[in-house]
Amino acid sequence: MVLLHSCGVRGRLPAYARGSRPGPCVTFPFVNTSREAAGTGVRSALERGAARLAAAGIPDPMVDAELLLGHVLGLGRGAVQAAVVMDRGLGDEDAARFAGLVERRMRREPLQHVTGVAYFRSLALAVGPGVFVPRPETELLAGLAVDHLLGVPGQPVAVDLGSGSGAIALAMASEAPHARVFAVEYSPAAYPWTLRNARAAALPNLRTVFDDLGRALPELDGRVDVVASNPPYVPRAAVPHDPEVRLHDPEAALYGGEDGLDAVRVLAVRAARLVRPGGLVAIEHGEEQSAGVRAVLEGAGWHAVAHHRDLTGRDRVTTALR
Ligand SMILES: C[S@@+](CC[C@H](N)C(=O)[O-])C[C@H]1O[C@@H](n2cnc3c(N)ncnc32)[C@H](O)[C@@H]1O
Repeated sequence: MVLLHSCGVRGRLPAYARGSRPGPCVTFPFVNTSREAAGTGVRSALERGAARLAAAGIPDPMVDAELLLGHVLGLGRGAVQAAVVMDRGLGDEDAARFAGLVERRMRREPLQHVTGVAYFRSLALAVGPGVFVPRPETELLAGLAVDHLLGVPGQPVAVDLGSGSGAIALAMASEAPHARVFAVEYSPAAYPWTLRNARAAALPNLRTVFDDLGRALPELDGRVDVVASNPPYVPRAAVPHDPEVRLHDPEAALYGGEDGLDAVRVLAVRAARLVRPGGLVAIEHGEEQSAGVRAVLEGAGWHAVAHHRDLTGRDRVTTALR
């Protein structure tokens, strides 16, 4: 194996690939540096992979191809692009592994299931069958919860109801290390992922709880500063179009009854019991549900209801104060 260092042992990366910040010397492992010796190159493998993904209807085929090849090579996407620029070779074993991952993705298995990892804020979370793949829009919800916790002195308490991979809970526990955080999940298929990610993070301020969000943690009633939740909120009849979601995200993570708000109704009441006066509830929902969520929260006695937009300008999170 040849090790290629970005700091110049075997040549220098182009400026755009290095970035403007000085960083540590990064090692790029490539089985072969010669395209001829390997029989194929990174560039041609990517082009072939992206063409197959495009034919299977994958929306951003080159992005997925780069991420899948990066997964095989242990490289980030930028380093894969640098390897294309340098016209690097690809060993037969890596080429075969890449082709296998492309096959899986062609069958519309979610990219994150194929690689086994989902990135969320600063976290790399293990995901797979049985657990909801955390989405970028939920980073907004986690950010609102973290910001609130950072404004609370002492040792605030936060609860993530319906934790799945643990994305929101781990973000709160790692970004607000002075807080005590509880991750609640009741699905027997999802909870092992909550546990696995919590154990891997080894955060002393995080606890996982296997229980229903409608009754979890009664010992914390009136003592919680933030309840954050991305509950199932898809209306029963609104079956998602994308096969990645329809076939691979668990039903318990998606569907929230006829209008999608069944879980919101339960958690608005449960959170009102958990949260101390002045505390916050933050709930993710669909872009057309903000009025419905507001009505549910106000009906449960919450005040100062506010809607928050995602990067595309859609109301996706509603907060309220106790
Ligand atoms: C949309 S997923 C969100 C997962 C994770 N919080 C995230 O944002 O990626 C909803 C989660 O709530 C869980 N859930 C649904 N109903 C629940 C209940 N009654 N009690 C506890 N968890 C529940 C599901 O199993 C699923 O993991």
